[in-house]
Amino acid sequence: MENVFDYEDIQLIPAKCVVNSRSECDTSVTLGAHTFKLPVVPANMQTIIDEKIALFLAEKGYFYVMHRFEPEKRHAFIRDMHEKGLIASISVGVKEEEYGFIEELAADNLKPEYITIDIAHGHSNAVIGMIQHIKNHLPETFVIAGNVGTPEAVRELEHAGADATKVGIGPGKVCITKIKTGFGTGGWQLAALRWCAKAATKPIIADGGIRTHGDVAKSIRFGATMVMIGSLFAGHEESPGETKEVDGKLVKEYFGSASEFQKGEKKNVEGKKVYVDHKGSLKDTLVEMEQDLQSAISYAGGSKLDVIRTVDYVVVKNSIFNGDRVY
Ligand SMILES: NC(=O)C1=CN([C@@H]2O[C@H](COP(=O)(O)OP(=O)(O)OC[C@H]3O[C@@H](n4cnc5c(N)ncnc54)[C@H](OP(=O)(O)O)[C@@H]3O)[C@@H](O)[C@H]2O)C=CC1
Ligand SMILES: Nc1nc2c(ncn2[C@@H]2O[C@H](COP(=O)(O)O)[C@@H](O)[C@H]2O)c(=O)[nH]1
Repeated sequence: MENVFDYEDIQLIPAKCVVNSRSECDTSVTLGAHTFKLPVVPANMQTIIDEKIALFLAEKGYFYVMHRFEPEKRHAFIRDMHEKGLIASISVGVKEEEYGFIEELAADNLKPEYITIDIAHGHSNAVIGMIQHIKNHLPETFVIAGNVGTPEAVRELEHAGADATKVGIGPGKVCITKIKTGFGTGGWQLAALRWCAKAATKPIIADGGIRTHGDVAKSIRFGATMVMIGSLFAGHEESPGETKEVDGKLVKEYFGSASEFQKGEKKNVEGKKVYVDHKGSLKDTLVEMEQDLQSAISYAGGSKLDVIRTVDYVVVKNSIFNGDRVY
């Protein structure tokens, strides 16, 4: 791979504005059979989403993916969402019991609209087997498979039947995969996204490493249909997890799904726990994200999200912050 770069190394180049107000710009995106308000989805992690947040997001027209760390609740969750006329979007792993779970859903005629296969190293026979199993038993369900970081992986998972692939091995804020194993897309996630997107024939979800709202637009430019974000959604009033006061300031926990804290044991740990500043309401962050993306669309010279996909860009190598803090 030549010329790798990451989010902070890139600036998109403005084109002539065609709207009179940013409010005219439409940030909606279609994934599978549904259209959502934003091309952004909170990470399927236990300190980022719970049933209450999932319900809020679904009711307001945002995409969501429920985590898989309380597997016994998934049946009731799907049923509850469907009773409310909302989409059900859940996560699964690849262990033996997950095969049985998919069969039970089919037997009970409980068909989630979206299933995300949530595995660290998604380019594997285990994930290919699970894609095929879901497609056999729940053929109408939209399957998102990941995580991967190469074009070969994208092609293989698409070929196995995945409807979308999730790209990002190790760029996450609470990830230590890159440090503990030496592998991943950490530090060049945006270039890896471009590399994978060139091979993809179906949507890609860019996962991890988003640190500013502008990074959402950059992900779209480099081939993402949707962006999964953990850290920017951590620490809200509504976020699950412990809140505490440190030096008179409120902070909230954010831990990795492969952290010792999540696993309850020190085995194959590839994640850590951090405390992030308390950020106020999730609703306000979503509104700000939408406004920032509307503004990005206007700078791209159009009124729809797709216009961002073709804007010019320059590589500015680590200089866009100019020594400033983000906020
Ligand atoms: N996006 C990312 O960069 C990363 C994300 N994560 C997150 O952490 C969580 C836990 O992930 P994961 O450990 O995959 O899930 P699980 O702990 O559920 O493991 C799933 C299965 O895959 C096997 N497995 C896991 N990693 C490997 C590997 N490198 N090689 C061969 N087999 C493997 C496990 O066996 P065994 O444990 O015996 O090896 C287990 O049977 C997920 O939510 C995932 O998204 C974790 C790391 C990186
Ligand atoms: N290597 C690890 N990656 C993890 C772990 N838990 C979650 N994740 C990934 O991070 C993103 C969120 O990244 P962020 O930069 O937006 O905070 C998430 O969607 C997972 O793909 C982990 O324990 N280890």
